[in-house]
This record gives sequence, C-alpha cells and structure tokens, in this order.
Amino acid sequence: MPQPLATRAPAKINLTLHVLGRRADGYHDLVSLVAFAGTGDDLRLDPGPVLALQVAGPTAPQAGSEADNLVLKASRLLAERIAGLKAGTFHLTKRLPVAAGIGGGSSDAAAALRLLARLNDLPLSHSALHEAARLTGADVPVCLEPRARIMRGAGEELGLPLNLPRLFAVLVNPRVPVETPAVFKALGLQPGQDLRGTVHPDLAGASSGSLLSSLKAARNDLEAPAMSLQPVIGEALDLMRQTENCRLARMSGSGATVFGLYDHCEAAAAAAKRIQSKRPHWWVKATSLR
Ligand SMILES: C[C@@](CO)(OP(=O)(O)O)[C@H](O)COP(=O)(O)OP(=O)(O)OC[C@H]1O[C@@H](n2ccc(N)nc2=O)[C@H](O)[C@@H]1O
Ligand SMILES: Nc1ncnc2c1ncn2[C@@H]1O[C@H](COP(=O)(O)OP(=O)(O)O)[C@@H](O)[C@H]1O
Repeated sequence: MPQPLATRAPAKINLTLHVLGRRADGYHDLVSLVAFAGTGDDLRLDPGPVLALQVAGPTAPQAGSEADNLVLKASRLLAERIAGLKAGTFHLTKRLPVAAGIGGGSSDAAAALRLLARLNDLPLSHSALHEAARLTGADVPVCLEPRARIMRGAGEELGLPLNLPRLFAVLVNPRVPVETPAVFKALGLQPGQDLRGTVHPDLAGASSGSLLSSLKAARNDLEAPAMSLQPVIGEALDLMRQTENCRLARMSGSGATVFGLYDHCEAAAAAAKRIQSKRPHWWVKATSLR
C-alpha cells in the first residue's frame, strides 16, 4: 500500500525571540527558541502532471490568491533545482489565522517540500530542499522538520532538535492581521546596527521546571513594536495573564498571536474556555507545544 501523501503543517511558536541587530542587507539578526503546536493546517498532494493548489478551510479567504501561495512558491523553487521533479495538485486545509506570527504560510510551504521529497524519494537533508525553503521565506527552514530548536540569523542557522518537555498551551489571536515587515520596521533599527550583548539562556536539555524559568528570563523583542501597531495584543496578553494557573504569557513571532503556558492540559482547556467566552470572535485554541 503506498503511503498517503498528506502531512500536518503545525503552527510555529517563538517561545523566545531576541533581536541581536540589523544586518547590512536589512534583515534582522535573531535568536529564537522555536517550538511547534499540536494544531495546524493540513496538506495533501495528489500526484499528477501539473503543479496546482486548491485551498479550503475556515481561514482560506484570508490566505490571499492561490497563485501567490507559499505552497506553490516553495514547489516552484524546488522544481527549478530538481530536473523532472514529480508534483501534482496540493489540497490545503487552512485553519490557522493568517499573518499571525505563527508561521502558517511558512509551515504550509515546508509541508509542501516534505510531500514533494516523499514523492520524489529525496532525503530531507537534500540541499535543494533547504535552498528552496530558505528562498521561500525566513521561517521556512525551521518548519522543514518541525521540531523544537534554536534558530539564529534570519532563520537560516538551525540548532539540533531539542527534546523539550511537552508544554500545555493556549493560543489566542484577536483576528487582526499583523504584517511582519511593519513590525520589524517599527523596531526602528538602522542597517548595520548591533544590539549584541544580550545573553540568551542555554535551553538545551532543560527540564520542565528550569525550562519555564529560562523562558521567563527571556522575552520577545517584537512584542512592544507589534503592540504599538495593534494595541489589542496587550489586551490578549492581559486576558491570558488573568486566567488561573497561567505560568507565562507572551507573543509569538511578529504577532498578533499570543501564547499562554500552563502546568496541565486541564488548566489550558479551562483558560481557553474562559478567554473564548469573554471574546467569542477571537481565535482561541488549547494545544500542546514541543
Ligand atoms: C518574525 C518571524 C519569527 O519567527 O516570524 P513570523 O512573525 O513571520 O511568524 C520570522 O522571522 C519572519 O519570517 P517570515 O515571515 O518567513 O519572513 P520573510 O517573509 O522572509 O520576510 C518578511 C519581511 O520581514 C522582515 N524580516 C524578516 C525576518 C528577519 N529575520 N528580519 C527581517 O527584517 C523583512 O522586512 C522581510 O522582507
Ligand atoms: N499558505 C499560506 N497561508 C497563509 N498565508 C499565506 C500562505 N501563502 C501565502 N501567504 C501570504 O503570506 C502572508 C503571511 O502569512 P502567514 O504565514 O500566515 O504569517 P505569519 O508568519 O505572521 O503567521 C499573508 O499575508 C498571506 O497573504
């Protein structure tokens, strides 16, 4: 029986995100501990003679035109590098909020590369996959093998996978899109500006207790600039912090999604229920991260 060509494109969560400066090319030099959620989009590939994409699901209308979808961008970049690449029609079920700091488009693109690798018997270590990922977007390489790791540079330097303890979490998005370039711009750094000197905690091998204290000592440097553009992010963080047993509340990526961490899945579920009842129109999800 051939394996079905389908995969989950999990939400990417930046548990920490420190900006070390702005490079001469305008991109920001980051160090971020990235984890992945149990929730995400779904992608299927039906092999066929032409590369195509169909998008459905609750957040499909926000994801832009199919022609501009990162699934097709990544696939074309791979096809340019692998002669005779077999492809087909992708079916994307879009559930994650769009322009939300949880890398939905990046994770979809990475999922497409994984499926094309499977169809064409390419190992995930193949340089063409990594090149296509990097050229698709800064967050795509880390999503290629969605496991927790430290990401550096503009996303092109990846640490080894980390075996983080499972974290029980709530994700909240107030359903306002936040454009990543606008948030980086609001930081106000000049090309070549160096902010180094910030010590990033060593999170490798941390146990659950010390992981939480390391996370608390870290931050997301994009939180303040994102909040200056969309103050509702502050409201989401406040609501999260008011829930019972919330150990940490922080924004992911360039926002607007915020995550809360809890000791047990029951506490996370109760917090999600509470936030959803207060803000029925927001996107609220209890999940786990690792
Ligand atoms: C901020 C992060 C953190 O993981 O996540 P999101 O908020 O997008 O989820 C990422 O660095 C986003 O990655 P991604 O969304 O793939 O970025 P890209 O499409 O490559 O870049 C969009 C724009 O963001 C800015 N950019 C991006 C990454 C980076 N390290 N420095 C930057 O200055 C640039 O202006 C760039 O033109
Ligand atoms: N598969 C996709 N899913 C979501 N957005 C996509 C996709 N392909 C292209 N895009 C475009 O990418 C932009 C960033 O979307 P997304 O990856 O959701 O942002 P973020 O990384 O901030 O969560 C959106 O404005 C959207 O138009």
